[in-house]
Amino acid sequence: MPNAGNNVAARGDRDAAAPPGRDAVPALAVAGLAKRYGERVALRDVSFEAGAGELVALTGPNGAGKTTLLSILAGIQPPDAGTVSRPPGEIGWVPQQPAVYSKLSVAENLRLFARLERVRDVDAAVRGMLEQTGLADRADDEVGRLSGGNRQRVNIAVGLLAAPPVLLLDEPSSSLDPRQRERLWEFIAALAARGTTVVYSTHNVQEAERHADRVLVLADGELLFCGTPAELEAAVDGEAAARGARDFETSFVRFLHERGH
Ligand SMILES: Nc1ncnc2c1ncn2[C@@H]1O[C@H](COP(=O)(O)OP(=O)(O)OP(=O)(O)O)[C@@H](O)[C@H]1O
Repeated sequence: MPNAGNNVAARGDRDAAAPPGRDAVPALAVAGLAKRYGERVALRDVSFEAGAGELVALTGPNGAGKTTLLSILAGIQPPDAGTVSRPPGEIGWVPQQPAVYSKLSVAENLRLFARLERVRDVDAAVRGMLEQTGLADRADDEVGRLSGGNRQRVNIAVGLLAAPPVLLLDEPSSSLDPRQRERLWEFIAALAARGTTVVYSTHNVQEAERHADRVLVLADGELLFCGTPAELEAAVDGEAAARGARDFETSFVRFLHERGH
């Protein structure tokens, strides 16, 4: 399959710096989450766990329930049933539509959000975030004038201001070009390597495979798969190989189809 070499290298690196505490108390435990919008079932009985420093990709077709799941974890809306092991205050949230102010500078945005989040030492938090996101030399630039990649860093910095142990990102790479994307993944991988549990959504199953310790596949609100990228490859390729399919994405669509989605 394409990028197989890269996949192995990317995962090999991450495995070398094995996420701490993966087998201890999970950093995030989700049990039996369910959500309906009127007659429409958006999530049914979704359960999974993630360890400290684990990078978790949530993938699946349009309308699968990815944003619904992340927004429940972020405390933006309540589930109809089920539990999340942490309160929203301990979970950072980077929405797909950024909430930052394009007319304010990077530092002004960070200061504003740090105050809104009631961060204790605002100046220290802003300084730390500028450094961590590599935006120190852009501190005084208006956010509206930044490249897409740097704007995305500001969004992520806002999500990280309160130093949450878990960070959620909704489609973080969707508006970025390939180079910005690679830099974003380097940044996110470094974040996870330092112990933050990162859960992100993506339409792109190959991106999920390449940049994750664990992949969750959601379709029509149902969690169809939860495992390592290698296990997903085996599950998808194993079935596809029997039919002679070569392309992973096509095979993945068949994988969903054969499960009724
Ligand atoms: N506020 C809402 N009111 C009614 N239905 C909703 C609402 N939000 C989402 N839905 C429906 O719930 C289902 C799950 O939507 P959700 O946005 O969570 O999926 P998604 O996987 O994030 O989709 P996409 O990849 O297209 O963003 C869809 O059928 C969607 O139409």
